[in-house]
Amino acid sequence: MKLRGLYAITDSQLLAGKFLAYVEAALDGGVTLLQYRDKSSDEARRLREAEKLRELCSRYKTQLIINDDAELAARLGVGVHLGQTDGPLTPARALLGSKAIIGSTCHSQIELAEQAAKEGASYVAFGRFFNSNTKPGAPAATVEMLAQARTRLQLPICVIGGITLENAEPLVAHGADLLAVVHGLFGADSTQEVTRRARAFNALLKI
Ligand SMILES: Cc1ncc(COP(=O)(O)OP(=O)(O)O)c(N)n1
Ligand SMILES: Cc1nc(C(=O)O)sc1CCOP(=O)(O)O
Ligand SMILES: [Mg+2]
Repeated sequence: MKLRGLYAITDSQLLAGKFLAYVEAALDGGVTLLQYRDKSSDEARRLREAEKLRELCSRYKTQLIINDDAELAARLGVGVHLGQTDGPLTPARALLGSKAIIGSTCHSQIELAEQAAKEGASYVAFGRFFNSNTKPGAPAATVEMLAQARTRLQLPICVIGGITLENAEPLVAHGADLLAVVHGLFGADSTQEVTRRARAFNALLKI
């Protein structure tokens, strides 16, 4: 089955004090992939939180992805997202097995995506498309590059960086399959609003 839909990404600061409630609200609205992204070095907390997310994801039939850490993903039996400095894809694929979802950050470089495809990535991620509160310094990408990537790549294409309900539509029109969102989903005042946003992102993708 082709990966398509909302790709919700957690942020430990933004979700402090409401982590599981907001994640569950998003899952309730419909999430294709949920990424656990915690940039701290507190391994015990990361394991604990990732285990809770795995339980929640299994209830909602959503696939869990761990950011950066292939060993933690292997321990939990879930997928991983690797950036260009997070370790090579080929050993991660060997570690996680042929069925695991493995994503690769390709910034705005189609050549990196073609290489990732050869090395066994399940999807490739391009960004950032807009100003991002979560990662302001990420290199920029354009919709023209996205359209070109769509003609050259068979793999599902994920887009990321400052995506909101107001600006996502051109990305879908230019070939995005997965909308990866932190603030535009979780930067909401209530769980009800998170659920509403999740449904609305999926509607943009006709899911
Ligand atoms: C879906 C998705 N796309 C891109 C990234 C960014 O990965 P990376 O460049 O490794 O940066 P960090 O997220 O690790 O700071 C991502 N996490 N997810
Ligand atoms: C984690 C991450 N990676 C990016 C990239 O461009 O590679 S942008 C980004 C942050 C995404 O959060 P928000 O939806 O709040 O902008
Ligand atoms: Mg990374």
